[in-house]
Amino acid sequence: MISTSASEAVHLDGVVKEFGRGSHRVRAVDGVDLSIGRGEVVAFLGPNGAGKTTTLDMVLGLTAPSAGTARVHGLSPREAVLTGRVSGVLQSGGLLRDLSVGETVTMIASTFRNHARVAEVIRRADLEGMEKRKVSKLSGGEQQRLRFALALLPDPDLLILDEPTAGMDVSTRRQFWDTMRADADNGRTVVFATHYLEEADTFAERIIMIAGGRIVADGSTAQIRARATGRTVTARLDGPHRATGLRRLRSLDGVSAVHEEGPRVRVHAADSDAVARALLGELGGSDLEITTGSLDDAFTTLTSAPGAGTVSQIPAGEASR
Ligand SMILES: Nc1ncnc2c1ncn2[C@@H]1O[C@H](COP(=O)(O)OP(=O)(O)OP(=O)(O)O)[C@@H](O)[C@H]1O
Repeated sequence: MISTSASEAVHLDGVVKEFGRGSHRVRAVDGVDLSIGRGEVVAFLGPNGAGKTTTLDMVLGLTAPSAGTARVHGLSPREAVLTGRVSGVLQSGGLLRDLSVGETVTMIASTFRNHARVAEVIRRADLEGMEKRKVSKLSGGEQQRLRFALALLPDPDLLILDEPTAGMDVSTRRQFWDTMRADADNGRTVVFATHYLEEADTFAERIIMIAGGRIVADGSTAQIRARATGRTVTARLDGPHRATGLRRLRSLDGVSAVHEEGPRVRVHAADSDAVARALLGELGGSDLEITTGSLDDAFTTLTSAPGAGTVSQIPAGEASR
């Protein structure tokens, strides 16, 4: 159990979320314990269906946990939303095509009792000069900046972004993050979900990797990068001692994942020499190959088969800044 502290922006304790009933039941989030400090910029990184959106939805009070508790600045997520402590930029929806940028921001501002100045959020979202442009005429990146402006209206302490750059090209994505970075530099806590390892690496200080509804790694970008940039060793390893061999491989220092692929094994490790020595020596393997995959390949290895690998959480002390 994680203890709640005044410096926490987000606190999740044993959070589980299930959808559906009986044989159709899906466990989207499977026991997440998490603490995010004020001012941290954190990326939730994981493949499709990992549970990122569901977790963020619980932080935004859009859905309630089936078990466990979620707190935002010590409040329930609903209270935190109602008092403007947290707001979100969601991937799509929520904009009226026939309104202009200025009309959209003014209209949403009128729904808050207290809000930041309209001109100020337009400036912060880098939309100055576009106030009269219709939403229908905005590019995907500009629409996301408008959603960002709307999320800034309550001047939240915590900003949640769910795949804010989905569908943007590389330069539009970069432009969006430049805008976001300027805002995060002012001390706002930012938590965002992404599929892109490079995006998490460039923008976040901490990466939380999620797969199968669980946190499979949590650390600074440097720690995750070191873990993700190891090498992959594959070799033929069959015969009666295969199970013992797999256990031995999983016990080696620096091994982050071990997968079986037919008669071969695939091992992701920081020290590929040690794995190669063990495989060819004591374990009697053969036909060995060592590859340095791309960052994205390594990410896939780390998140593709939770339980099959030995990916573990970086201790909380190491993960906190
Ligand atoms: N309302 C729902 N009803 C049933 N199942 C759901 C619901 N919402 C999410 N799920 C399921 O829960 C799992 C986690 O989904 P979630 O959207 O949280 O993942 P994600 O990591 O955000 O994925 P993506 O990157 O594709 O957006 C998936 O298997 C999804 O199909």
